[in-house]
Amino acid sequence: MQDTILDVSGLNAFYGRAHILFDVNLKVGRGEVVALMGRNGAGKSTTMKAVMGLLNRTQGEIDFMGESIKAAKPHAISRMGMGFVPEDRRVFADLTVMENLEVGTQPQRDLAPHWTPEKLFRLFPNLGEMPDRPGGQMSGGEQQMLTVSRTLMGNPHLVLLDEPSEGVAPVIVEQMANMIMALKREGLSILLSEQNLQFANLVCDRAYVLENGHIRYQGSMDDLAANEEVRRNYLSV
Ligand SMILES: Nc1ncnc2c1ncn2[C@@H]1O[C@H](COP(=O)(O)OP(=O)(O)OP(=O)(O)O)[C@@H](O)[C@H]1O
Repeated sequence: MQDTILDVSGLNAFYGRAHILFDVNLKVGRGEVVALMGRNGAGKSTTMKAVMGLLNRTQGEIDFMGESIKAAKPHAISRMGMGFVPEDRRVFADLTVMENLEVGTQPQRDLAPHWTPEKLFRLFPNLGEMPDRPGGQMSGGEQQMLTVSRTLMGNPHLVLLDEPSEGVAPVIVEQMANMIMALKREGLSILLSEQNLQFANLVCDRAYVLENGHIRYQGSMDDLAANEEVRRNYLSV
C-alpha cells in the first residue's frame, strides 16, 4: 500500500468502565476505499468516533497524514482534512441545502479533491433540484446525500462514512454506491463502516472485520467474499 493516510495502531476505547475496542490496527492508503465491517455492536462506530477524537478514553496511536492526532480535538482533526459522516446524519433542519453546504466549507487543500456546490450537484442531481429547500423538509435519503455533500465541502483528504447504506431505500443505496465510486475516481480516501457485504464488495478495495471490538479478519474484498467461514462467523450472511 503506497502512502498511508490513516494509521491506527493498538487502539483501545472505553465508554466509562466498559472496554469496547481491543488493540485495533488498521490502515487506509491514499485513494483507497476501505471497509470496516461487522455486525451490530461490533465496534465500527466506536472506531470512527475514536479516530475523529470524539471519545474521552482511548489508548493507542492514531496518525493522520504522518502526524499523531491522538490528543487532538475533533475540530482540529476536521481542519487537518478529515471528514466524518456519522450514522445519525444530522442536517441543519432550518438551513437550506445551499446554507448547509456553506456551513461545511473549508479551504481547498493540496492533494485533496476540491468540491463546489455545482460539482456536488452533478454527483447528486436530486440536491441540485432543491437548493433552497430547508434540510428539515427533505427525505431521509436526501438528508443522507446532503450530509455527505456538506462533509465534502470541507475538501477532506479522508472521509469516515458510517453505514451509508443503512436505513435508506434501495434506490438511494444504489446512488450511494455510485457516489462512493465517483469519490474514489476523484482520488478521495474513504473508511466506510458497513454491514452489507454486497455493498462493500461493490465499492471497497479492502476490508477489516470487527467482532466484539477485535479485528478478526483483514484482506481484499475478493478474498473476504470468497471466505465463507469469516462471513458466517462475523457477518450476517
Ligand atoms: N455511548 C455509549 N455508552 C456505552 N456503550 C456504548 C455507547 N455506544 C456504543 N456502546 C457499546 O459499544 C459497543 C460497540 O458499539 P458500536 O456502536 O461501535 O457498534 P457498531 O459496530 O457501530 O454497530 P451499530 O451498527 O449497531 O452502530 C456496543 O456494545 C455498544 O452497546
